Amino acid sequence: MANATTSLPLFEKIPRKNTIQRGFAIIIFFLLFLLLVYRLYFLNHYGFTWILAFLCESWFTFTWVLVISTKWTLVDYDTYPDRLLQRVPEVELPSVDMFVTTADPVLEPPIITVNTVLSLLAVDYPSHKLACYVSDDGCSPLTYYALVEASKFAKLWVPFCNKYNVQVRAPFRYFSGDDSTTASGSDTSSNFQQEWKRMKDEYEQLSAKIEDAVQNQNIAPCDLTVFSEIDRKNHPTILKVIWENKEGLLDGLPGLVYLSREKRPNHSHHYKAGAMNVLTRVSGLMTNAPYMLNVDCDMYANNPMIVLHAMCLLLGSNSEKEIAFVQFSPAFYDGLKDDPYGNQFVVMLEYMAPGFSGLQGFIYGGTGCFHRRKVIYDLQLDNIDSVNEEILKRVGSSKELMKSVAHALKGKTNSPDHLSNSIDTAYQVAGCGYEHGTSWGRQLGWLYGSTAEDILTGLRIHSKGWKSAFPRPNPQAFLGCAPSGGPAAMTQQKRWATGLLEVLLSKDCPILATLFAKLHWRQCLAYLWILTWGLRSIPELCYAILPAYCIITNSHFLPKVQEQAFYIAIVVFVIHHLYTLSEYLRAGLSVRAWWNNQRMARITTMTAWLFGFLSVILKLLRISETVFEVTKKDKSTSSNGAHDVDAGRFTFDESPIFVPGTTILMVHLTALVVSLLNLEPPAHDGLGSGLGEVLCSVWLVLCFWPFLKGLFGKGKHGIPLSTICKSAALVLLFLHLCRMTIMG
Ligand SMILES: O=c1ccn([C@@H]2O[C@H](COP(=O)(O)OP(=O)(O)O[C@H]3O[C@H](CO)[C@@H](O)[C@H](O)[C@H]3O)[C@@H](O)[C@H]2O)c(=O)[nH]1
Ligand SMILES: [Mn+2]
Repeated sequence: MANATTSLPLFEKIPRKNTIQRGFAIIIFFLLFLLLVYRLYFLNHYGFTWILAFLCESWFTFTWVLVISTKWTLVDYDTYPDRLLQRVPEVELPSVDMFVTTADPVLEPPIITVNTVLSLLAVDYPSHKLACYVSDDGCSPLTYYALVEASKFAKLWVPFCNKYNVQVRAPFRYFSGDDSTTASGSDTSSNFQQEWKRMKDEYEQLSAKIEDAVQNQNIAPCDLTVFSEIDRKNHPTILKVIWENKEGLLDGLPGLVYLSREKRPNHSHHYKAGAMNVLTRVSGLMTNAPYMLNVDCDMYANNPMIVLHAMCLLLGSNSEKEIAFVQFSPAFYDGLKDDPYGNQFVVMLEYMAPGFSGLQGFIYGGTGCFHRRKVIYDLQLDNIDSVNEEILKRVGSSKELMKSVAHALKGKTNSPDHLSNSIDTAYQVAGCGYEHGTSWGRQLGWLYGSTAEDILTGLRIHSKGWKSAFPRPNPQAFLGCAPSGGPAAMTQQKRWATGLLEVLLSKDCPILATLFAKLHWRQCLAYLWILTWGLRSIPELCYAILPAYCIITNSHFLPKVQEQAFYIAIVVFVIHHLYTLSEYLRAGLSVRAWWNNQRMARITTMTAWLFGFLSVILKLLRISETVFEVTKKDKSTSSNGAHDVDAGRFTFDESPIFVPGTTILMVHLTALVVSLLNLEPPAHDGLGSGLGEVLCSVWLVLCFWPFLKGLFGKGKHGIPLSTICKSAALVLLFLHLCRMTIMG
C-alpha cells in the first residue's frame, strides 16, 4: 500500500479537448484571409482608406494567428498534496522564503498588507521551514507598526487556524461573514464558538489600532526612532526582525522580517524589480530557502495548502530542469459583478494560460509565484550545475552572500541559523550602492529595464529552456484586488502596455531568444501575442477612425452591400463574436460579462495602451523615462463596494488618458449626425459611404457607451469639462482634415 502511493505522480498534466474551437478559429482565419485577398485585388481601384484598412486587417489577422497558435493545445495541471505528504516526511520538506512587497501606505493601506502577511504565516506547512519578508518601498512607520501588532495577533491566529482547519486565513475575509456559523462550516461546538468570538474581538482590536494609527498618526509605544524624520526617497536601510522562531518549533510561528532598502536621490532603485533583488539577497543571508514565493501586498493566500500544491510541481518533476517556476492563477476578491472594467481576466486565464501550458508554460505574472532560487541566481549560464567563480563574482562583494549563493546553486540548504545573526551583512547587501558593478538586474535576479519586470524575468527563464507550471487548485490559490475605478484601471493597463513593449524592444525580445537561445518558436508566438498589446492601439485607432472618416467624406472602406465580399465582413464579425461569447459562457460567465469585456477591450486598447505606446516612444527619444505607477488598492470588503449600485459605473478624472476615448466617441456621434441628416458631400466616384460604415459607427458608440454616459455624468462619473474641451478641439481638427481631403 505504502509503495503504491509513493509511486503515484505528485502532479499530472491533463490535455483538454478543443476540436470544435479549433475548427471555428480556423474558419475565422480563413475568412480574414479571404478579406485580405479581396482587398489586395482592388488595391489599385480605391485610395488611401482602402490601403489603411488593408494594413489594419493584416495586423488583426496576424494577431489572430498568434491567438490560434497559443490556444491550440490546452493543458491543465492537477496536483496531489496528500501524496506528497505520504512520500516526504514533514521535516524533510524544503524551506520557502515568502516575499511581500509594498510601496505606498496610502495607495496600499497597511491593513491590506497585514492580512496578506497573516494569511502567509498561517499556511499549512511546517512553520520552521517558512520565513516571511516584507519589503516596504514606502519606508512607512505605519506599515512597520502594523506588522509588529500583526505578529502579536498571529500568535493567536495561527494556532486557531490550525486547530479548526480554517479555510480562509486572511482575517478580514474570514470575519467578513456575520457570525461564526458561516465561518466554521461544520464545527458548532461551544469551544469553537468561544474561541471564534475571541479571535474576532482580537482582530477588531488589531484593525482599530492600525486604523487609529493611520488616521491620527498615533503610534502606540513601539521602537520607531529609526523612522523619525525619514524621507522615503532618501534614507538608509531599515531592517527589523519582528519575530523569529528561535527554537525551530514545528508548530511555532514562521519568522517575520521588515525591510526598507536604502534609497538615495541619485540612485535608480528599479521599482519592484529592485525590491525583489534586495529581498533575494537579504533572505539569502538569513534563511536561503531553495524556493521563493512572491506576492503583491494585496494578494493573500486563499488556499491554506498552497505551498504543498507548489511543492508537488517543484519536487514532482522527473528532472529538475523541468519546472523553473510555478505561477498560480491570479484571481480577485470582491470583483465587481460582470467585470465592468474588463480586468478580472477570467477568460484569458481559462483559455490562453492553459494554452501557454501546452507549450513551455505560462508567463510569470509577478504575484502568486514560486521560484527556484538557483534559477533566479543564474539567468545567464545554461548549465547551472557547474558552480564556478564566474557566477560568484557577479553577485557582488559580500563574501557571505557568495557563500550563500554557492550553497543555493549546489542545492544545499543552510543549517538553520538565527535570523538576527546575519543582520550586519544583510545591511550591506540592502544598500543602494551594493549592486554597482555586479550583474544584479542584468544577468541574475529580477531583471531591470521594464515596468513589467515579471514578464521580462519569466521570458529570460523560458529562454534558458526552462518550463513553468500553471496549476489552478480549488479553492483558488491567491486572491487580490482588481482596480475598481476608471483611472486606476487605466493606469494599470498603461503600465502593462509600457512594460510589455519595453520587453519586446529589449535584447530579451522573444524573436532573438528563439533564434539564439532556447525559447520554443510557438512559445515565442505566444509571447508576441502579449508583448504587442501596446502596438495594437495604432491599428485599432486607425480602424476606428475609418468609418467616421468615410461617412463624413462620403467615401467607403468596406465592401458595398451588393458585393459578395460584404458578407465575408459580416460573417467574420458575427462568428468571431459568437466564438468569444461561447468562451465566456463555457467559463460560467454571463452575456453581460462578455459584453463588458468586449467593449473594455476596445476602450483599453485605444486609450491606456495608446498611452503605454507613447510613453515607450518618449523613452526611445530619451525625452522621459517610463515609471512604475502603483495601483490603488481598495480596502472595501463585500460590506460596501460590491453592493453599491453605482459600483460598476465608469469613473473618470482629469487624466489625459480619457481624451482619446472621448474624442473617438464624439467623432462618431458627429458622423452619425451627418449621416442621419444627409449632410455628406457628393461622392467622388459615385460610391459613397454605405450601410457598412454606419453599422461600424453605431458599434463604436456602443463600445464607448460608458463615455457617452460620462458626457452627461456628474462628479467622478462625469468626464471633466477640460477633457471634453480638448476632445472637441481634436474633433474640429479632424473635421478640418476631412474637409481638406474632400477639397484636395
Ligand atoms: O517601487 C515599487 C513599486 C511597486 N512595488 C510593489 O509591486 C507590487 C505590484 O504593484 P501594483 O501597483 O499592485 O501593480 P499591479 O498592476 O497590480 O501588478 C502586476 O503587474 C506588475 C508589473 O507591471 C507586477 O510587478 C505585479 O507583481 C503584478 O501583480 C506591489 O506589491 C507594490 O507594492 C514595489 O515594491 N516598489
Ligand atoms: Mn497588484
